Amino acid sequence: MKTVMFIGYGSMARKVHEMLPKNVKLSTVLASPRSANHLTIEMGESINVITSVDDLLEVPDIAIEMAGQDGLKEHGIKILERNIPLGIVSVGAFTDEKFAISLHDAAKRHGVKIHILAGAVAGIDGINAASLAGLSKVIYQGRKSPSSWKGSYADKLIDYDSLKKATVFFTGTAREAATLFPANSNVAATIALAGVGLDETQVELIADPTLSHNIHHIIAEGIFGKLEISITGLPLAENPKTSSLAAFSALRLCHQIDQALQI
Ligand SMILES: NC(=O)C1=CN([C@@H]2O[C@H](COP(=O)(O)OP(=O)(O)OC[C@H]3O[C@@H](n4cnc5c(N)ncnc54)[C@H](O)[C@@H]3O)[C@@H](O)[C@H]2O)C=CC1
Ligand SMILES: O=C([O-])CC(=O)C(=O)O
Repeated sequence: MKTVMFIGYGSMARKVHEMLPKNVKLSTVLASPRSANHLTIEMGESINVITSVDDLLEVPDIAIEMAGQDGLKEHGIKILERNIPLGIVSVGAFTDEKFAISLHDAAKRHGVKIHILAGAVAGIDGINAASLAGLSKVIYQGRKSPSSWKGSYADKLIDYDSLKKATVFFTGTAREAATLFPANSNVAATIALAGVGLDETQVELIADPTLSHNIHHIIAEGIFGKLEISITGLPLAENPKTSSLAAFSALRLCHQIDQALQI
């Protein structure tokens, strides 16, 4: 039996837990102090609920961060320092250069891998391979329903009541997008890290009142030719900001723990 630890136990982590393969067990949840008590009761005795890496009782085969950019910043380095490989979905934290360097250094020092998960998008492998030969342009367009943007910095940019059609409310770099929209634009950072970087990846964000799903559109051009990918992602029922594919990409990492053949 392999073991996994989740950092954060919100909508995405719950979905991954529900679908874990039979040979992988959730051994530990690293929760925020606010939710630790009720999670301890909910989880029962077989899963340790802790609020600090220092309290870890059993070292898992892998840890997966699903706690948001601040949660990753709080716990990521300590996880690597315990020699635990780390899967990451809150990739926008890499916009903080100092943190990104410290995280990378910790992984190298302790000989463990950081897995940047593809999350809600596809094509990261192709973009990354293409970047080795040279990319001239990468554009990411994120289109979601107004309810998916509510509660973010978009509240300052969108007049939700008068929104009748698809409206571009942000254009900028992946660095800006992933910083301003930490719960919605981690994919912009992922695409950027795979391709031309946080400052060269162009991002357009759209609120579309006709949508009930999340559309991610990626265009990349370079020596290899041109790639264009569009994903119509169904959001998780519990969180319209998060596409279900993001949870399945974390689930994929759980499957990979014990796979000799990886695809
Ligand atoms: N790469 C990608 O494609 C995507 C990445 N994300 C990232 O995944 C994160 C999780 O998504 P959801 O589960 O939908 O969000 P959520 O808001 O439902 O769950 C986040 C959970 O993390 C917990 N948390 C917050 N701070 C923490 C800390 N310091 N330590 C431990 N736990 C902490 C919260 O209590 C909550 O239970 C998002 O915040 C976002 O950063 C989300 C969607 C797609
Ligand atoms: O799940 C999505 O649609 C993308 C998302 O929220 C993110 O990149 O943070």
